[in-house]
Amino acid sequence: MSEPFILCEGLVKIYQVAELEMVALQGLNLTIEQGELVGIVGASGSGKSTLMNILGGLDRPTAGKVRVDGHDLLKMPDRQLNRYRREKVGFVWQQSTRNLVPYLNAIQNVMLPMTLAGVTGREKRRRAAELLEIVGLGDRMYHHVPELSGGEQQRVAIAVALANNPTLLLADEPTGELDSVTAKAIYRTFQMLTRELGITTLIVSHDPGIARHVDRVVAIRDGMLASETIRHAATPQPTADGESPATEEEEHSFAELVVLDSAGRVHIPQEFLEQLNIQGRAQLELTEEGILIRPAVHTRTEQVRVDGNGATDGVLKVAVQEEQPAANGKQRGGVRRLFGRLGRRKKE
Ligand SMILES: Nc1ncnc2c1ncn2[C@@H]1O[C@H](COP(=O)(O)OP(=O)(O)OP(=O)(O)O)[C@@H](O)[C@H]1O
Repeated sequence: MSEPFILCEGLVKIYQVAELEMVALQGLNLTIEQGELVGIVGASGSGKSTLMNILGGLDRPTAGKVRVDGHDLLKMPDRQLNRYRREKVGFVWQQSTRNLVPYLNAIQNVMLPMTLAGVTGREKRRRAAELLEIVGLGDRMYHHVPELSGGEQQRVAIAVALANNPTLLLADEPTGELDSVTAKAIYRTFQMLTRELGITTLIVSHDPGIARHVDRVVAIRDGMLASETIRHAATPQPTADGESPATEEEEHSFAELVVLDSAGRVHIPQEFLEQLNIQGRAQLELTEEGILIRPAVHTRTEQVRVDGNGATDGVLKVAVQEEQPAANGKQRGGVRRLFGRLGRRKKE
């Protein structure tokens, strides 16, 4: 089996801030195939930008494996990593000020990375014009950045990111400052690029509706891959009057799947653990429905006074099993006396 386009195995990133260590990624596993359009979601601070910076060659991981299109980004020497970033990766950021030079017009912005890469002459202008046509801005080439709308600026930014013909496009919140209609148009541009040019695209987003616009959404929680939502194109069901369904949403179904790593580990959402008061250990049960994870049963030893017929009076040690109370205060299952007599002290 050939290696996926992006392969992260046990990826760890630790930032050192003064005396403190900040673990941003703690053993992340991820595979992405060439030409996939993938959304990356997760709470603030979960590690999304850290992952993007590593995949884009802007930062190095602390440990683990990270390979993109056969390049080992952990072991690659600095000079090679700089080349990888310039030649293989295109970036689109949320703020247009980070993407574009405001006093240049659209086509000059797209030509700029080519100039830096040493492309000269007519070829540079031809390719820049072609890219602006591809993103639907053929009629805005000579507009300066402030003369373009937010959506148009992001489309110029996508053309800039494509200038040096990258194989990987990384977009960090590219629709964060856009209204929903404009955001949809930007997603359509990404879809077209992956379909027509075969570019692998990763989009970091806080948009809960991103699953409708990408092939797959991966959710990062606490620096680990937690779940994946896969979009299936459903066969459109005709309405009662024989019409096709009206909205995009009706044509897709979504499946959210928990991710298992190669050792069979899964990441259980913190809120589930808190709700069931599961800490440290849990009981695992194989049922007909699947695998059940329950709060662990605690065992403590209790001494029970036994009044017998004189000779058998004494103290019994009994092991008592009790489930932890749920976070809502309800006791599940109560107390069960489990084992028999563990020890008996004879009456003197
Ligand atoms: N350069 C850095 N130095 C120290 N800590 C950092 C650095 N960059 C990120 N972190 C920490 O690493 C963790 C992950 O940060 P990251 O920016 O990857 O999260 P994120 O999911 O992109 O968040 P957001 O959605 O808010 O952008 C955070 O706790 C953050 O404070």
